[in-house]
Amino acid sequence: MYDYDVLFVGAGHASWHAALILLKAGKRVAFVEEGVVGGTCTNYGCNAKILLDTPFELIDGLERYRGLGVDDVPTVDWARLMAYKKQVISPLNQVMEGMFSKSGMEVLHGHGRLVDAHTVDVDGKRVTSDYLVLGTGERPMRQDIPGKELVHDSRDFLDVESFPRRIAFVGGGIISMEFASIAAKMGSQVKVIQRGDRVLRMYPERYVDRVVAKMEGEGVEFLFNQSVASVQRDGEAYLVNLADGDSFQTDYVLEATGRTPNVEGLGLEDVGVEFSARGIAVDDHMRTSVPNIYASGDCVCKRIPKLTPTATFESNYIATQILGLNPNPISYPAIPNLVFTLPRISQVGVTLAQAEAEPDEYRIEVVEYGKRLLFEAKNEADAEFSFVFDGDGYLVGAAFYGQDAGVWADLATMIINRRTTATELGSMIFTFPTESQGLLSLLIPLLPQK
Ligand SMILES: Cc1cc2nc3c(=O)[nH]c(=O)nc-3n(C[C@H](O)[C@H](O)[C@H](O)COP(=O)(O)OP(=O)(O)OC[C@H]3O[C@@H](n4cnc5c(N)ncnc54)[C@H](O)[C@@H]3O)c2cc1C
Ligand SMILES: NC(=O)c1ccc[n+]([C@@H]2O[C@H](COP(=O)([O-])OP(=O)(O)OC[C@H]3O[C@@H](n4cnc5c(N)ncnc54)[C@H](O)[C@@H]3O)[C@@H](O)[C@H]2O)c1
Repeated sequence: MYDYDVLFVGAGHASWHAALILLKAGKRVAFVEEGVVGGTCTNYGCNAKILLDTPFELIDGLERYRGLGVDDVPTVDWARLMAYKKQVISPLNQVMEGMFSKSGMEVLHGHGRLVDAHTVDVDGKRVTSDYLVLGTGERPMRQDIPGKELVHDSRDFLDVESFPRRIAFVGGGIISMEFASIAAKMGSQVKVIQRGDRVLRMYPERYVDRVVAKMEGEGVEFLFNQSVASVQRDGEAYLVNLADGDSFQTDYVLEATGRTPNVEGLGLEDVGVEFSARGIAVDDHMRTSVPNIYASGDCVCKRIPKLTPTATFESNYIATQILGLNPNPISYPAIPNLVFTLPRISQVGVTLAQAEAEPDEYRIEVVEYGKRLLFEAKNEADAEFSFVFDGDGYLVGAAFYGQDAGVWADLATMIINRRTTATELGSMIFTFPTESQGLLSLLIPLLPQK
């Protein structure tokens, strides 16, 4: 008899959604967690980020009314905002752990290492389980350069007490662009050092270019085709030495050059679980090469975006597998992506790049929402929708630029997944004038009139 029916290594979104379903189904469930319950998103990612971002989003919105009845746009007292962030976010993991224990799920604190297909070593104590689920997540990649110990990561930034007067972001991906948007609004002198010739490569170029131009207007300097050779102390500040020989002084260096799966020190090789530097290999049922061991979330080697909603989707699916409820392979619906720059960019389904490359398959319609409905678009004149339709006229992809791009992407996701027609949408009544209604009113005439 095993100690548990299902043991999760890691207690992030990849794990706890499945754990709750399995617990309800009467399974004996436990987590091994070396950090804190809730993982990256809850403690050092999405939640802290959105709490800190929101005042800047509101300020960005107010700035569009400057001189139009709004003269004094407020500024943010970062130290007090950070104190509020700590007050709200810091207790979350204890609250979650309390809920887990109360409902009968044990949290074993320590590093988990597989000993065999049914046994996990937790800091010297062995526990056994019928099934194992690996949800160990990712960690920031770090360049091995002189002065690397002076460089911070996203977790440090989300705790920074006193906002740096000058800040350098190494890498022009999602994390840097979100944090650089905040830093620009704080009035910091911001530099973004990007190895290639574009930031946010996964997002539509037409919208990324707009965000970059807006940020440049706010004083952000983008150093393209550049990388950092070393970082050194320079009195109270730091000197960033670039690969081309140039250098500049700054007060804070944040590296966000990608994230790498936590696959080392897990005993995978001892147990025969296949993995690579890109993550743990799974089949189309989320099963690893050892049949009773599943993997979920960011630690998995996968092509789909590594996000909280995808980790949650996989976790829920794994619960159905362990309970024997679903014989079908995992099938992902259209996945929306949202980058919290100011303004936001989102996309879902077939990308604009894909649609442009296959003009016989897809039709793109660009709708200048801000220009057409400025009163409704919160005075955001360049807010825009790009829709992708298939040969039958159904919506199969969309990209959005504007403050409300998250709401728009979610609506488009439902319309894409359900292959909704104009008649179906026309049979419903929506609120007016709202973030969602603007999208619906402009999209409905473009959908199949069936
Ligand atoms: C700054 C930042 C902002 C983000 N913002 C967003 C966003 O806005 N929207 C979005 O969808 N996604 C966002 N993400 C991504 C999101 O956080 C991840 O996709 C999500 O947390 C993945 O969940 P997970 O459970 O797979 O991994 P994690 O949440 O990382 O959980 C893994 C857990 O496993 C534990 N662990 C690892 N190895 C072991 C071991 N050997 N033994 C025991 N425990 C172990 C870790 O301590 C951790 O608690 C953000 C990420 C970052 C860093
Ligand atoms: N809104 C969201 O959904 C959200 C927000 C934050 C984080 N995340 C998660 O975090 C991950 C993003 O992390 P990230 O921003 O670190 O990675 P990323 O992959 O988005 O971006 C890394 C960037 O760094 C550049 N780069 C790589 N090496 C470099 C070097 N040596 N010098 C200069 N530039 C270099 C790359 O070209 C790329 O542009 C996402 O995959 C997602 O899982 C999601």
